[in-house]
Amino acid sequence: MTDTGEYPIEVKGLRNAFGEHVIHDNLSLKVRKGEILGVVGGSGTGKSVLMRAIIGLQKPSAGEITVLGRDMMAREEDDDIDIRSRWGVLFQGGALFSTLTVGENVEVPLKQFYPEISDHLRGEIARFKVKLSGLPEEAAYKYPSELSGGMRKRAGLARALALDPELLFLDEPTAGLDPISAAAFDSLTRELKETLGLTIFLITHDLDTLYAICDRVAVLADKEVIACGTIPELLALDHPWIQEYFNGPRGRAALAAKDDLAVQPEHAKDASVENGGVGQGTMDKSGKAGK
Ligand SMILES: Nc1ncnc2c1ncn2[C@@H]1O[C@H](COP(=O)(O)OP(=O)(O)OP(=O)(O)O)[C@@H](O)[C@H]1O
Repeated sequence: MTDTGEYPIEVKGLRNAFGEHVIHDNLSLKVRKGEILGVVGGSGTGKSVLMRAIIGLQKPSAGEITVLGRDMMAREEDDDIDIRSRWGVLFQGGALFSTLTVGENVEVPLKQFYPEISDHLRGEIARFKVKLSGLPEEAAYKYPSELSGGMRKRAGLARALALDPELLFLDEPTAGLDPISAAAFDSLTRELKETLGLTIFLITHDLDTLYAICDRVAVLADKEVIACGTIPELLALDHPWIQEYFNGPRGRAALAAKDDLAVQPEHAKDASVENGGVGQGTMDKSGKAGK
């Protein structure tokens, strides 16, 4: 297995455009090993496009993307198979096959990447992943339409974990969940990160999620990552969008809720100390992330 160093995901000078519509221009970002990196930004700032570019579903027009030590811009077909088995993705909406049971959904990547595994063992692994995602084992035999929204998210997570990935990509995992289910999903995410040693790239609009489980947060605006750091580090910047986002009524409520629960991600503390209060690279007062 390739040594992925300190940063399993590195993006430099990225440009993504659809025709004349430029989504990212000179965007850079580094994701640290073992962290949950929250990715925020207004609607349409290109969070999902960034995730798709990192996992090779969107071809950038310029820049460098290195994932687990592999140059994603110059990869060969054969590399694809190996690298894609080392991450799991929970797409917005779950993206489960509606005609397959939950267990069969989890078996899809197993069949694709490990066709030699027997049917029996594949079924066992799928049921284990279903349970790991906090669902009862019986859920493996149900169709997505028979599950609640929260259970469907967990089923999508089970599929994302099918291949024991090192990286997990979560695109708005708590969107559409009631606050209790969302908090339970957050706890599960953090627990999985800690027990499985995952590095997690988490796109979210959910301020509670950011406060409760993210070690650092990357802010997308103006076609790039304008800042990346712990929430206290971001709050020290005077960028208007960041101030409005974290210091607006919802941000303050999320902070109060977090203080009530006294939840503090271990990495947030470590990261602050380790970096002398600065997240990734350096940031000037305007919030610009160092490249
Ligand atoms: N396949 C595509 N073809 C053309 N434009 C696209 C395509 N995919 C995304 N876009 C455009 O790229 C921009 C960024 O989309 P993206 O889905 O990444 O935003 P986002 O930040 O994830 O938004 P949201 O928070 O609303 O989910 C949008 O303007 C979108 O219309």
